[in-house]
Amino acid sequence: MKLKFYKMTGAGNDFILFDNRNGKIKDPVKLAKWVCDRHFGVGADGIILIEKSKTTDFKMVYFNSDGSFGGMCGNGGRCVAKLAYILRITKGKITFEANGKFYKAEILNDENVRLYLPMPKMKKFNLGLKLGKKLFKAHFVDTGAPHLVLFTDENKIKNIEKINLNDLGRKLRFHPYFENGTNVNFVTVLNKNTIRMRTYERGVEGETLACGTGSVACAIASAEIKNMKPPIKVKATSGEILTVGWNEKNSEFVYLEGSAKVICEGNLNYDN
Ligand SMILES: N[C@H](CCC[C@H](N)C(=O)O)C(=O)O
Repeated sequence: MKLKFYKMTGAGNDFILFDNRNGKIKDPVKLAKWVCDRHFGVGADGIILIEKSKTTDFKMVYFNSDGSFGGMCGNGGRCVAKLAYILRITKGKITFEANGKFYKAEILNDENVRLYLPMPKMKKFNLGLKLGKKLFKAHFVDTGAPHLVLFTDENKIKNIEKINLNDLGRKLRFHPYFENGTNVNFVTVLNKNTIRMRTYERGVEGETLACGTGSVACAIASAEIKNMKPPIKVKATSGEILTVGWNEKNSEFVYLEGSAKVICEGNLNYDN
């Protein structure tokens, strides 16, 4: 059968999206593994299905490129909000659910979307994680996806650009402290409201060009550990800036603002 898809990018984190309100896609794990392959498929970091919801405009269902269930994805959340708007599933103010949690989004202009995520409750600062003989200082924030945050200066790393993420990132991603593994982010503070961040993503098993839930985790850790004040600008590997902000007095939600664009659309030759 022909299956309509939309290829989108959120600050360089790319996704294939499907409107699955009719339930046509029966095996999303198999579909993700195939369609995300950059040589035998379309190529992306993950897939996102728009499904029906009883309580919000729609439900977002997200799978990583290796077929694992991703829970929440911040860049993908902005993309799915924009697509729902383009397909007229919603108007400019959007509500959706993902993995049992409630999200809001706003289309700001042709380029940018603002996503509101519930303020993370699960936070653990100043962890000591051992890898062989080395002890790493790290912080953990669950922003709908699990994220480990390591500041380069706290770990005597001189140049964030030179970290071998596929080695060090991967080792921390599989650290036994985390039952279900974790995404791993390295952060350098550039100035009083900007950080540079690099992410090793679980489920993609490599560095991605940007990570939304990771940016939120890094901004929250930067406020706690480095006394930074929101809004905090996060410079991603793609070169794009994601902005993370919250109200320090009434922080029910934290927002993530950045680009979300449709690259192309087409039809897959697909059998379930
Ligand atoms: N790229 C995503 C993060 C996905 C997290 C996922 N890799 C997992 O935890 O399995 C984002 O923009 O928030």
